[in-house]
Amino acid sequence: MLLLKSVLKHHLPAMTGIILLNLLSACLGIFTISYINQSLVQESSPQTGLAKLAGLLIALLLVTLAAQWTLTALGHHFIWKKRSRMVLQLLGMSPDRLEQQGHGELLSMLGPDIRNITLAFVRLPELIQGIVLGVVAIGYLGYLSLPVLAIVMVWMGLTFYSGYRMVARVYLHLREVRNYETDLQDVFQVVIHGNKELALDPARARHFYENDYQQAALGYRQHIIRADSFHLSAINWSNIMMLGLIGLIFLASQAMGWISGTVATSFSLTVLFLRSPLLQAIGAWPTLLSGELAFKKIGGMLAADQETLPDTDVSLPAGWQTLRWENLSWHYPQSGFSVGPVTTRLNRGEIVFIIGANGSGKSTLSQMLTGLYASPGAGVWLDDQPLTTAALKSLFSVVFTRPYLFRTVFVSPESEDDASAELWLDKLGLAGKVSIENNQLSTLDLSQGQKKRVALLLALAARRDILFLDEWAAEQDPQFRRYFYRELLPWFRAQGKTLMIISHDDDYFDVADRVLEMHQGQLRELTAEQRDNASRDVISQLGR
Ligand SMILES: Nc1ncnc2c1ncn2[C@@H]1O[C@H](COP(=O)(O)OP(=O)(O)OP(=O)(O)O)[C@@H](O)[C@H]1O
Repeated sequence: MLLLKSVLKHHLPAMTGIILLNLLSACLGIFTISYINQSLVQESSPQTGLAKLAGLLIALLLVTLAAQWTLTALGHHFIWKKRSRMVLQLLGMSPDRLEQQGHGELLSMLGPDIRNITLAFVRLPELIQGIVLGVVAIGYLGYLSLPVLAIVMVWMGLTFYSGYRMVARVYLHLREVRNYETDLQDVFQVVIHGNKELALDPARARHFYENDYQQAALGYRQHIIRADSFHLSAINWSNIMMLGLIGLIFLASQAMGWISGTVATSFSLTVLFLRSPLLQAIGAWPTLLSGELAFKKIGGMLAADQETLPDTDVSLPAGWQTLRWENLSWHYPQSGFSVGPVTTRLNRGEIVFIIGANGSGKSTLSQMLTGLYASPGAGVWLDDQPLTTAALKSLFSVVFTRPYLFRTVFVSPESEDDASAELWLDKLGLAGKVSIENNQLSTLDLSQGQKKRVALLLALAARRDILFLDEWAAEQDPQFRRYFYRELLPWFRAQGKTLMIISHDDDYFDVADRVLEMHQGQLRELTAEQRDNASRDVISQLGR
């Protein structure tokens, strides 16, 4: 089992201690049975017998609990480390890989998968206890009678082989359950994010419920029922076979005369003592299989990803003048759309517009320029110094078309930040609507246009040299849009910012120092004449 192997690899001393504790617990258990059956009645007085029995039981209880508690604590420690590593890996994952994995898959991983691994650890003590107890009990039974042990072993072998076949079916169905779990996560996302559209359109809601949801939910139900049925069959089968074994032991004693009645009783007591831990171990098996499946799934998805936080200590020359990209290219295998090769530059203090028709590749280009999409074979230079991807990213603050808003404004607050934030709130027309207390935004319950303004404030608070805004003004009212192009952009430049703006607002192209046009994945810079032509409807003239 991969899960168990990984625990053993990373926590060998702790696991050795736990197995030894389980061994001690098993030996104490078997010794207690032997004592009850053979020595208790021979004690000098009932009080002595009772005291010894109580001592043995207390020792057994303490050792068993210690073994189980230690394993459970180790399990939760393992889960904590695993979850932390996963979050680090996701934080370092490039956006394109994140998109490829799919949201349902990622949510399954962070939710049900981790829960299943946790449950596997909760049940692991039962499995280990069952196995260790089984081994110790076999040793004890062999000491009592080898021929009867042979019968017990054959019988138990038959029992567990058939149980194993049933559990193998459980595994198959659990794999399907895991796939349907991902589909369900996708469906839940639709329920939450498509809530308004579904609320307005009952026919679509019904169609979604009857098709998408039911397909995932029924598939899940079908396979979980089968998995549980095989699991219960395995438990009942093993239970009944154990009772049959006791009959067989007495038969060996009475009919064959292989062992005395006392030894037969010892055998039966041991089998009965074993029965419950063994059944628990079998019961724990599917939970462990689910944990194993989840562990493999996570390992498969995140194996190659780094488990460290990205480096924040990136130094850049303070007075850089030109940023240059060479041969950037990108290809989406899913849609077949390609961008590039793109070679372009950005001079410090410039305002550069990127224009182009819908779907021409502007947003894709923004991810390539800012280092979010890695282009193999490309080069980026800052004043003839080659730049690493981390250094390139550290130059940009980006407001995406659908930005995520964090409540914390400054990541490393400085003394003059309060004054800067007040000024930005005022400039962005947010004063009186949003305030900042203890470096936290007072509210995010805002209109779409206001949310975009908050996103711009957060981008300013990141204190990067270049502001990259993707169709930022699209949700702004005409008055604020005009203010943004005519006053805010020049003000940002006066504050030392370099600006790259994706825009469809052809009324304001004159604000830009340079205009770059995307057309079917290719970038070109417009000449002065083309820019003049583009004054009103550049997209219809040049793009389509
Ligand atoms: N995640 C994706 N997977 C596959 N293909 C994609 C993905 N995102 C975009 N594309 C493809 O890339 C093309 C360009 O998309 P992009 O978002 O870069 O265009 P855009 O110029 O920013 O468009 P718009 O003006 O509408 O925002 C799309 O037409 C689509 O075919």
